[in-house]
Amino acid sequence: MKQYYPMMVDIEGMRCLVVGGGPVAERKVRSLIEAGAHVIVVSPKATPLLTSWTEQELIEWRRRPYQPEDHEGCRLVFAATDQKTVNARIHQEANARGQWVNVVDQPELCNFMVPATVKRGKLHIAISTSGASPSVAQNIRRQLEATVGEEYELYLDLLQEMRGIIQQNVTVPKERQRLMKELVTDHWLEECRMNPAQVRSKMRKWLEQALSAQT
Ligand SMILES: C[C@@]1(CC(=O)O)c2cc3[nH]c(cc4nc(cc5[nH]c(cc(n2)[C@H]1CCC(=O)O)[C@@](C)(CC(=O)O)[C@@H]5CCC(=O)O)C(CC(=O)O)=C4CCC(=O)O)c(CCC(=O)O)c3CC(=O)O
Ligand SMILES: NC(=O)C1=CN([C@@H]2O[C@H](COP(=O)(O)OP(=O)(O)OC[C@H]3O[C@@H](n4cnc5c(N)ncnc54)[C@H](O)[C@@H]3O)[C@@H](O)[C@H]2O)C=CC1
Repeated sequence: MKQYYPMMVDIEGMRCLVVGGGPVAERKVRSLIEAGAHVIVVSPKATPLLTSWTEQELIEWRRRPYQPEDHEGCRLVFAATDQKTVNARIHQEANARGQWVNVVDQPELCNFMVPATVKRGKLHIAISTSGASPSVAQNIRRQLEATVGEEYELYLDLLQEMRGIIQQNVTVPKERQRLMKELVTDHWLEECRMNPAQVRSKMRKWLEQALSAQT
């Protein structure tokens, strides 16, 4: 069995080509926009949302059939038409150019796949079934959405802030790690859920005391 390698990729400002303008292309484009990519859609037709994103200048839409020149300057390529042969040609051209390519109707041609995701601020959970069943990935995404609460956004913002303070003030690595781990408890997560307005000052106070106990 093929083993895929998961990674979080920074695609801000990156030119990404999406060929096709149906619901599947739209789903891929949505997540590309969220990640700040420069999206180029090539398709004679487009969904109302893709059309509206074009009007808002969130994407560039080339309203015509695909041509090989569309690949120029792109790092990521999505072949999302309903034409198997067109998608296979896009795959071939992308491969020849050394681009990363996702082919929506032929998993075996993909050198990357798109996972289902849950996002809570900086927490980003990705779920993949290695192409076996996208519906299972979707179901697990829904289950996680119901159990991983919105409080994670605040929780992670605060942990990042406290981590910075700890890194600045504690030089002994073992001590730094001990303090960071002490902050990662259900207690603080619960505080974020129940007392979002007060939790930051409580956490800072706790940390100040812990830091002063060090010296
Ligand atoms: C290989 C992969 C390539 C890729 O697209 O990257 C791929 C391929 C194919 N999908 C197909 C069908 C469906 N895909 C979805 C939904 C999603 N598909 C996504 C990813 C992936 N789909 C990649 C593998 C991911 C993995 O498993 O790890 C998700 C997770 C992410 C996203 O697209 O953003 C998103 C859910 C997002 C969410 O809700 O959170 C639904 C459900 C629906 O639309 O409601 C259906 C119909 C039901 C079903 O078939 O299960 C078909 C068959 C076409 C046919 O034969 O008719 C193929 C081609 C094939 O398998 O041959
Ligand atoms: N990977 C995934 O998540 C999923 C993949 N699929 C597959 O994805 C394919 C696309 O699905 P939908 O978006 O629902 O199809 P759709 O039929 O709604 O859209 C196809 C789009 O491709 C465009 N197109 C056709 N020929 C083109 C060309 N030569 N150049 C540029 N654009 C061209 C059409 O104008 C249309 O906008 C399906 O055929 C299906 O096999 C389906 C469900 C999920």
